[in-house]
Amino acid sequence: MNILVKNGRVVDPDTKRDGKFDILIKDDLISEVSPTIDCKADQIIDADGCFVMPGFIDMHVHLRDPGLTHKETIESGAKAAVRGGFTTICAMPNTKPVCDNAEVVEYIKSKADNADLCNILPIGAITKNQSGEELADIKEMENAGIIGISEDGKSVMNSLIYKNAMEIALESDMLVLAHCEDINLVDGGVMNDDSNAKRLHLKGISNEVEDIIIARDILLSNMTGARLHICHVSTKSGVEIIRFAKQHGLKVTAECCPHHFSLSSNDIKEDDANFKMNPPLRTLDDVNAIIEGLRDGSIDVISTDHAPHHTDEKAGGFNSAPFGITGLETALGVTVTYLLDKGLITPLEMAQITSYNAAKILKIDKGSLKEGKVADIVIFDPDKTYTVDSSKFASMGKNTPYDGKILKGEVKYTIVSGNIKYNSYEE
Ligand SMILES: NC(=O)N[C@@H](CC(=O)O)C(=O)O
Ligand SMILES: [Zn+2]
Ligand SMILES: [Zn+2]
Repeated sequence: MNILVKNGRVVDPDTKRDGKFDILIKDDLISEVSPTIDCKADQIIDADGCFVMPGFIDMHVHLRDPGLTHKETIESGAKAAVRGGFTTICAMPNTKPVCDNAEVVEYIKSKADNADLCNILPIGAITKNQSGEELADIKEMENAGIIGISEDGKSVMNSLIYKNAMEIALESDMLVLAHCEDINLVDGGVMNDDSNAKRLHLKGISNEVEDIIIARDILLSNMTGARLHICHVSTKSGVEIIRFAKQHGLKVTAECCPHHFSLSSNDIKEDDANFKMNPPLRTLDDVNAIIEGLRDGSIDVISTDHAPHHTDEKAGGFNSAPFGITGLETALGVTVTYLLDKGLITPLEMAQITSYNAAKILKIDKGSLKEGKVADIVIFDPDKTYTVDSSKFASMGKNTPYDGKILKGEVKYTIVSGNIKYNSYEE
């Protein structure tokens, strides 16, 4: 099967290409990239007016399968991923049972194979059942194919247990992905601790809840030598700590989520749990610091922290609803609208923070449009404006703060290993 992608603006950080090129895909590989290619192909895609970038890589997705399939399944999550332009996603381990052993890793891999939509890379839990008490069998999960370890959903509060986990991770240079939250200091908070929390009569979560653990985890990574990736950074001081650590050459990388650079707690007009996530929407000061962090490389990647929940679970408002929002199908629109369209990042920088950098951190041979590489490609129209309608999401999770909002930037095609897995014209 050959696909010829013509007339698109190819943006590829690996070759530093940014311009009009045609791309010929032969079977699963990129076979040629040239200003003009005229040859026979099984399918020709006219990408005029569109960007052609390495398929997006999401380092942080909650697929809810096994066990929580009323929220999302591996198949529905994978459909949402390709609809959002993602060709590779990492699956967080807070499922039921928790992904803390080889059997669950195998289950996720086989479900991913059956879905046959995008690459799904499982992440293993750090402690058994995420209880924070006893280390999971990290080696066993590594042999089964995990890409990293994380206790996402909560922190490993016991520093000794975390240190031991990092020492095991170091043996194979495995990535440790850190959800940074001092579980005791949260003290029942449900949104950012500021004047908006007072207005809504809701209990606040301070920046320190996050910052204390960011600092501790960086210190533990420095102590052990393990590679640390800070998840969903949301605070100004968090960015500053990470920047400081990087300036000192520490092995730390970081991600931020689209909602943390596009929304602040000012956007929470009423007690609507579609605005409830962890970490919470912070102040405008924090939002600007996140954008600055992305621009200066303190933050390496955008990840969605796609956290689908059932509509009924979100209905009760901030005090009773679970934390988390869906993100796979709005990430591109939010990134184009709030960063690219405003000129805050260039197209090449966008491809870096949505794909190329994640591939480097995960040590996978992706995130590139170089000849000979696997054809994982997203084609999107940066000028297409539309109103977000969560009822149309492929994800089972309709819990988004962007419903009814106007966004710019729409995925047209998602190609995974040379196969078209999403085509907007066939919706
Ligand atoms: N982000 C969230 O608000 N929720 C996540 C857990 C997490 O990423 O911390 C979830 O699994 O629902
Ligand atoms: Zn988390
Ligand atoms: Zn998460």
